[in-house]
Amino acid sequence: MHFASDNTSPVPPQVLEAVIEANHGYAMPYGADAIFAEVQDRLRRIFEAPGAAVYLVATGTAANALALACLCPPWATVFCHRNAHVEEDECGAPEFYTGGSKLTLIDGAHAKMTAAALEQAIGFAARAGVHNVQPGAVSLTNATEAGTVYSSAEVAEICAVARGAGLPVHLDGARFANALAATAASPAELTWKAGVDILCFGGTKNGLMGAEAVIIFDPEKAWEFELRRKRGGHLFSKHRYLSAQMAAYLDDDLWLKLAARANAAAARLSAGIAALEGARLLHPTEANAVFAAWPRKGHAAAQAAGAQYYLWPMDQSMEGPDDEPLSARLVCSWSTTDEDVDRFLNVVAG
Ligand SMILES: Cc1ncc(COP(=O)(O)O)c(C=O)c1O
Ligand SMILES: C[C@H](O)[C@H](N)C(=O)O
Repeated sequence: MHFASDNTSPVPPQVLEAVIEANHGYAMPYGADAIFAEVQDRLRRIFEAPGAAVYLVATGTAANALALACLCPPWATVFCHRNAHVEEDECGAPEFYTGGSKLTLIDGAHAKMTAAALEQAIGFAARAGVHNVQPGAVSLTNATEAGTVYSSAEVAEICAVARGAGLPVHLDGARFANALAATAASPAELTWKAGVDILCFGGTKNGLMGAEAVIIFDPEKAWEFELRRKRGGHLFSKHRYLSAQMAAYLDDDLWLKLAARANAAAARLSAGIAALEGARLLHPTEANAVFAAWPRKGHAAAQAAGAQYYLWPMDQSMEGPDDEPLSARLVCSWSTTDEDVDRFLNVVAG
């Protein structure tokens, strides 16, 4: 019953086998390995973007911060949701790698910003000329930090506002596969065709050991990204081990299959929790995470049974009335089974 994060999941056997397979003999370093050339071509085909620049880094934070550094100058601000990972969970990496850009936080239900809220925030930011940070870029997360998903139409609406203000758009796609599995859109429709300039295409949450692709749809920015990546210490010398993970991920649409499994587990878990006495969902379950509240006694039973998950916010106390609802985040991964879900529901139901 592991629901703390999809970061806690094991690595699919196919991925480990691919890394072992790549471990024979010698391979050129720093991205010159043969596997990576294949990965670049495959991602360009998947995204219908033959001119896109593709790079691999090991963490989502590195991908986000380096991508934003290519899009937003130090005297400007990145517009993002108040609960965006780049705001709440990257320890200032975006501000560090951009050389000091600010983040302008935008509210919105279920961790999603609206085009109208973005337009208002941009207008306010541009109000006083040299005395204010300038509008610099827009950052979206899909699937979001609340387990919700932007449709391609919603992404396009937000990108249209950004474009109208001359701003580029970054997409934190740590869980892009989960978002795509939840929509009928194509990878291109959910990114560059909607107006996204740089996609951080996540692999780690969705099963990889540690590999994220940065897909830059405007190759003009490619060389700057390469320089920033090296200068930031994120260029892998033994790059073939990142490439092997990503190649296995793309093989036979494994990335989509893993995401679909995680999303299906979350849908099962969400329906089960919603049916529990005194329980309620806090956000729609659209990808692989469930946000819900239920009575403290259910949490006590789950924790006594060894369930792993976070109260969300984490600072809620387990001391107090049995029937008082406490809220939690439950994240399903490719490895979450129906048995895990059903056992958890039975324990919480008491
Ligand atoms: C939405 C989102 N973006 C980015 C990241 C950053 O990934 P990492 O922890 O690998 O730096 C995470 C982490 O899980 C995340 O949940
Ligand atoms: C929030 C934390 O940083 C991690 N991205 C997770 O989703 O578990």
